[in-house]
Amino acid sequence: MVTSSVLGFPRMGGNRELKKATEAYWAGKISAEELIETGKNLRASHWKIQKDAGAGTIASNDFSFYDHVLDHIQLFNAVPNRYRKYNLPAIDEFFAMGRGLQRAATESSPAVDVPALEMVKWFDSNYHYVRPTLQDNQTFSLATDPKPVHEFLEAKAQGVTTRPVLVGPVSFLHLGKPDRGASVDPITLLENLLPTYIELLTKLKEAGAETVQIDEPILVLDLPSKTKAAFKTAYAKIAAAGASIPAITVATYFGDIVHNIDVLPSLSAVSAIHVDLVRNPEQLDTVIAALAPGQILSAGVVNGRNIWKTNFHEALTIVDKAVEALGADRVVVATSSSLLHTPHTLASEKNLPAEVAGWFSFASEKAKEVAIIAKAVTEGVDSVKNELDANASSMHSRATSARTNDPAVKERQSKVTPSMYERLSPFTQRIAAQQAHLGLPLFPTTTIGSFPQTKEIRVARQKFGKGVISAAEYESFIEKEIELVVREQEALGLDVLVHGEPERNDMVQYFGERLTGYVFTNFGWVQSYGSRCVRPPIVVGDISRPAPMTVRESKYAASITSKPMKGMLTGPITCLRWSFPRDDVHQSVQAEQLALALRDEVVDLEAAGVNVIQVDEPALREGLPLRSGKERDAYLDWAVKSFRLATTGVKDVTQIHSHFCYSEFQDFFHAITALDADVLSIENSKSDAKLLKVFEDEAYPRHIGPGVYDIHSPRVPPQEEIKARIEEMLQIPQARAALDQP
Ligand code: MET
Ligand SMILES: [Zn+2]
Repeated sequence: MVTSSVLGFPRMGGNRELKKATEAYWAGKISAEELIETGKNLRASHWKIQKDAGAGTIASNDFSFYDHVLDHIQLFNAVPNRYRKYNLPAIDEFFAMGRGLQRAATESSPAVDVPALEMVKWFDSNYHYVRPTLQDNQTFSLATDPKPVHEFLEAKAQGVTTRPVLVGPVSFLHLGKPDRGASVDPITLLENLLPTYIELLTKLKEAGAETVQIDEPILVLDLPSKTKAAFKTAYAKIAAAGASIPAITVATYFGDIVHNIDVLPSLSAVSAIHVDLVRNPEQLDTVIAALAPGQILSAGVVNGRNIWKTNFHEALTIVDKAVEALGADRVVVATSSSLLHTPHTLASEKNLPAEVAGWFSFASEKAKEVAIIAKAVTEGVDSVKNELDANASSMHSRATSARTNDPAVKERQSKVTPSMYERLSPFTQRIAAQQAHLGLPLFPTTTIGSFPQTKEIRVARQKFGKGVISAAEYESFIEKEIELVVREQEALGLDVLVHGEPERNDMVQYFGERLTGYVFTNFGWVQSYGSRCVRPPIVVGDISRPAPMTVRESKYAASITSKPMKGMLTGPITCLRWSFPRDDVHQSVQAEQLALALRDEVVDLEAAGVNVIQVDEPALREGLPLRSGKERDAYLDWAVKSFRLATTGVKDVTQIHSHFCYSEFQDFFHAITALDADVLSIENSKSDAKLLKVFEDEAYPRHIGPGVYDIHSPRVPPQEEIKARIEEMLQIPQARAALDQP
């Protein structure tokens, strides 16, 4: 019999109950007990949803109050002493690591002042995990009342036998880093970690767990040979524990494991291997051939990273093939990854256009999908005939909808010519025209764009949304906000002004609402980090721009000052990455459509007298495929092309800026250069000066705007500090050379 499994469920709850409770706890409005109770209720409800959906294997320990990697830091007592020394209650120590803690002394406790641990992106998703930060001679031990055991028993008491999920020992270390001042290579700590790991597995077995899911997602990355060797050490030790630990499923996702297939023999003692067959269906044959005798394949065929309904026909083709090779008892139908990256349920969405609502599946619906597919294989397609028919007609409706196919957009894409990727003149000529036109000083100053979204702004937007105030009233409110921002910048003596973006609800949604091809949810929240959630708009069809999107505000702003005004747009890659993209056409096609829409906007801004235009691409880097090589080159090729298509429609005199919130360009600097932006605004307030060395090494030929004021921190940097940062930057010969130009 083919069974089904869900690798993990979103934590927030249908109404973001977890966000609300954690933030209330941080604000001192609810007690730790109340917060813990909320967590317990959410877990119970999530297990029930999956059970009712018919999912066979349901995860536990997928829940977290902040981040699951952070859970493991505490679980293995790998808490740096700067947190531990305060002897905080476990939950407070946990949040202190996640988000830092600053607390004045009281009668009973000393003052606490400790920054957060580093947080970084989880593979190529928009979820962020807390990085294990390890010491030389790091020791590990098991926390009291280990969370995975606790939550397993909690589910069991509710009548659900779950499969606890753990971050694997090799991935845990590989994803970590040495603490400041330490020089340890994390993977060398494996021998120290394994006894704790095995102790935990033993406790899970004693609690009644028959299986555990051990996530080793790093198997999809390019790995150094010592990390590959670590799998052998780790899983030999784990196998030696024999019957005193549960059966193990090793899970990989977000890529294929073909390039690491030689690691599989090291995993021969585990009972199942999970692979992502949504991203990489072509790995199926290689993985099947590499399985140990009797080993089970967990086939990830329901996408954990998007909101699209699974194509049952395609999923069944893959699963049938696996069953044919291995037999029904050795195949499990699973989600491709945890459903953490999908919203809670489609059932809450009441405002989606009727036609498109049937195209989606959120987490709760995806749990049903794995069950249906497994049933179709086990009992035959007739046993789920209605579901399969409904699915096929939904696929058909989407493929043939006028919403997904706009012939005018396709026509325009077919007419893109090579010259549309090129500015009229090379940079040296352009910059001369721009300098003559803009008349800027030697070190022009500017900001990245948005001024605070005040309560007043939000209230006005809400009133406008509800029809309490008219469009004209809202527009004049926005104009007043713009004027305040402009006067403020004039008073400060800034050189290139911005309008402050008061009209934008979000840097992607705002554009999505003005383009065809997008739809929006009311509750489609996805955890980004800690209590922070994002609600990505959904690209459902071909994208076009019926009318200008930002010209009104930028033109108004330019009209009330004699200083140059900078127009502000979100770039094609960022619009795409921070949305749920379509899965029926390649992302490069969607990026090109966005680029053409933005190209029109750029040209319209120029025509309106806006001669500095910033096209933000903060998401360019996160789209970078996880492994170097062909796939990464292909991505950079279409990403760069889409940026150029969006920005090259202007005259020499118009200065194109781009902005990135980071300056880690080492792996793909050639692409940054290839953007051909006149000015590149990058992060330079926190970043290591050595990151900027790449500009020197690669002889970057254009202008740079080093961001010297950290906008994420409430701290006001002293002038001297800013000056020192700029002087550091001037050590780069290219920067010096730029100064010598007229
Ligand atoms: C995340 S990058 C943000 C850029 C945008 N122009 C802003 O200032 O909000
Ligand atoms: Zn930014």
